[in-house]
Amino acid sequence: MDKIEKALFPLYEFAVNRAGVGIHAIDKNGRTVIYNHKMKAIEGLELEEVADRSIIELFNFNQEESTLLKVLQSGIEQLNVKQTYWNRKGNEITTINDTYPVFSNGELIGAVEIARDVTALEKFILHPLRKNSDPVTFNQIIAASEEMQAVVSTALKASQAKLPVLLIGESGTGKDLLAESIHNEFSPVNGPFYTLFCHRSDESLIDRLDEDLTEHDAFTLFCDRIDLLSIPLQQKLFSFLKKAVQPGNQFIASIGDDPVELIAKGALLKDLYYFFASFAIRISPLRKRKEDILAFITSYLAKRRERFGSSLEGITTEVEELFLRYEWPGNMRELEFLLDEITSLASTESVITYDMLPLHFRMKSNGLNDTPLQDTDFVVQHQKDLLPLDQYLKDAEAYYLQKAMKLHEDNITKTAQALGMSRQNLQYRLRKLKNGRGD
Ligand SMILES: Nc1ncnc2c1ncn2[C@@H]1O[C@H](COP(=O)(O)OP(=O)(O)OP(=O)(O)O)[C@@H](O)[C@H]1O
Repeated sequence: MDKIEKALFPLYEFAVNRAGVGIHAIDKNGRTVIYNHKMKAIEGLELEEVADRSIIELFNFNQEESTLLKVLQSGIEQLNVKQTYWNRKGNEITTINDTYPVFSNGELIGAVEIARDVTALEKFILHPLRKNSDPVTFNQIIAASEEMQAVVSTALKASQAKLPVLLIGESGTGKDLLAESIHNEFSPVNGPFYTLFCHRSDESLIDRLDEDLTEHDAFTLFCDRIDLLSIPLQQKLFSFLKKAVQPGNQFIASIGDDPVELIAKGALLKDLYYFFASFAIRISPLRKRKEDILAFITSYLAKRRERFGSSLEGITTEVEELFLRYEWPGNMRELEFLLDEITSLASTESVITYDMLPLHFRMKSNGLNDTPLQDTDFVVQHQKDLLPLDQYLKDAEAYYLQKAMKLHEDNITKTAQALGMSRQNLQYRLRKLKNGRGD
């Protein structure tokens, strides 16, 4: 880099990090080289998790679904591509991306993606609860597990007491569903049900609450994910709520994490927490109440048969075992999306077999039933099916790291040194291995 370019670098860096759109650039090997602050906010990742890591590892999608990799392979730009996926923290993200190949002296040197976050807008327009126009009630909630039965029973009490409710649970665990069921359980039925999608809400949206809600005698306001509002906006919301408390008005909020932790790390205003916490209802992640997985599938397939005449009645034991082992970072929403995908492609089948699972899910769940890898697993033979390259590379990485750790008697510092990587990078990769070798 010559002198002038070096002097400009801090300016470029500043501009990239202050940009209101997410920017992600990869080099020709798929390694992340630019990942700005906005992208980090959109995808919920830390910088150390991204550095020196290939894009396939970072997200739960495969090459076919990653526009960056597609553009890198084709050298052709792709504009206005919508992507919905779950990031490593289990958050569902929808972005609209413009992705460009970058050439230097006629040679392809990488690709850059500019992402606009439309998660909030997407939810607003395509809110899953509005999929069918029937009012949502407790009958629609699958509660085969004891945990979920306790949740429903507390929610019923909350609807009778008509006190503010705080729903605590990861994304996709059914908080919206519960909020609307509580509202529809009120007797006499409350006025309108409003949802404030706090996911990157702005000031004007909270101002609009004043205009839109105060004209009703009674209403239910559901503040979806208040922990995603900035603290100044939480204060603004709290001021509005204090004014709006009147007999007949019902307030429900949701958060995605433990309130004590959220308050401690400055993500949740204590006042707002106390306002809603008369009834605090914790919904466990799906991986901790696995009975609900099969119950949901049975109910989903029954509805599908009734509404669309589908012939699917169940899943094979192999798929059942896989589903019960999988962690479901996107919880029930992820399971529902997966079933939507499978059933929309099914024709006359009566059971869902492993082959009917979409490739991205098979790749994600790959490795859940593996025994430790052997060196012979990496030998290419005529009679053996070839693995997709990135799966092979992942397996090879797992094997290599395990061997390297053993060689250095599990000493992280020495192993990292020997492998020419930082301790953090090695720790991250080992953690990933421990959580399932998949992706
Ligand atoms: N116990 C359940 N029974 C039936 N359907 C469920 C259940 N839990 C979740 N769902 C379905 O899963 C999808 C996601 O649920 P919902 O939107 O209520 O999750 P959420 O916790 O509010 O997510 P977020 O925090 O991302 O807003 C919805 O389509 C919902 O109907």
